[in-house]
Amino acid sequence: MKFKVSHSQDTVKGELKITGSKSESNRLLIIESLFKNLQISNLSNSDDTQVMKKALTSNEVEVDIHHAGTAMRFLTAYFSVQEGRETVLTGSQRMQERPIQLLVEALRSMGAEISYEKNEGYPPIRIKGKKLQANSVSLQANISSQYISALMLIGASLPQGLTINLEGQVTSTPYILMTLEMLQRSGIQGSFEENTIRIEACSELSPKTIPVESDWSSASYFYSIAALAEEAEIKLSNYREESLQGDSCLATIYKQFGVETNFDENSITLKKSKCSKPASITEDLRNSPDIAQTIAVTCLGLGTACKLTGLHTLKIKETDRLVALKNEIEKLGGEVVISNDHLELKPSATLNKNVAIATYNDHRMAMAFAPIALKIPVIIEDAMVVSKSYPDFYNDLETLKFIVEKD
Ligand SMILES: O=C(O)C1=C[C@@H](OP(=O)(O)O)[C@@H](O)[C@H](O)C1
Ligand SMILES: C=C(OP(=O)(O)O)C(=O)O
Repeated sequence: MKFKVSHSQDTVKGELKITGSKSESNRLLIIESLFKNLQISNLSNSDDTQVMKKALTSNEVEVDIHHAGTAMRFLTAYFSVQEGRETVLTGSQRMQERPIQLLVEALRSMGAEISYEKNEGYPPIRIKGKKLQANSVSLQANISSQYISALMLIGASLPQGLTINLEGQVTSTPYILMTLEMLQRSGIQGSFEENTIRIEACSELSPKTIPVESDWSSASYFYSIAALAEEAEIKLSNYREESLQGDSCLATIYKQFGVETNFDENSITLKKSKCSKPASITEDLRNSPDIAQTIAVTCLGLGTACKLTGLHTLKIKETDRLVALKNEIEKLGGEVVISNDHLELKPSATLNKNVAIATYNDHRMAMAFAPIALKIPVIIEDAMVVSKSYPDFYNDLETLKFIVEKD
């Protein structure tokens, strides 16, 4: 389904409650399933969290996690320690192109029994759950932090805990720290020093309720809206200044676009009151890859040049995000150069009209391009792709007086 998105006012005002972080939710669901006694509040209503919940309660051999990277990686480790259970873990066509080999190799070195159903190194995989006796593992840390989080999440269920030695330059580090903090808040001891992660064994947790903070990657689209509007005041809950989510760096990054973030007890207010359009910005997004598309489109809409680096993980996400960004920015008239790990956008004076943005089965392509509607009406193809992380996205746009029409 295509949506035409437009907006006819200069000022954007409103209040929204964005759903819980899918990253925090999916970690807590695994911890709850392994150790019990956790209540989770403000759980994400995203597809990725729905498929995780379903997988953890399913008794079927085949478990299909669709497009959810965290579910694929975390469940590979989880099912490896489910003694006596055999599972075939599969996903969407794209998931079958997203590599899993480093995690499978790491788990096999710990004694896990995993085989490939189709292509070596990629889902679907068949897992014969066993009691794993290993207490240490090494793996390459520069491809996806999700492999590392997956091992951390099962670490405490092993009889001697788990020491994880990280090799090479670590990528998406805040997600590893988030996993550690979620484990600690649940009552599991652990540490991350230099390149070594240690997770202590644990057999039982005492009962507690853990709240999920709302999703900062989803908040990025409202930072972009605030930056592209002439004036804006947008209140978002539930957010905290001391966030576990690396994408909370948005508050600092968007200052360059004149967007100030006021932190209240349980919410943030994004305010833009004066025209602020930097000539150019440069950002290293190694620690926050999911906001690359948002920032690139903000810059395109403002005519700001940008250089984004640290983007080496983007090609193995929901789509090759660097290629997808280049294609769609060029449709709007932008000039962009990409390499394996960076993107450079030239400042552009005008935007092309009547453009339909292709979304490549990637929620973030739809949500990153929608805010450009403040400058020019835009058509978003396969618009409901947003449900992967943020099913209420278009309703929330409407609350902010965007006009969303089925095309
Ligand atoms: O652990 C997580 O919850 C995530 C880690 C990141 O992936 P990589 O570690 O593969 O960069 C991020 O892109 C993804 O959206 C969520
Ligand atoms: C990369 C993402 O998700 P995942 O890897 O969990 O599919 C994302 O949400 O941008």
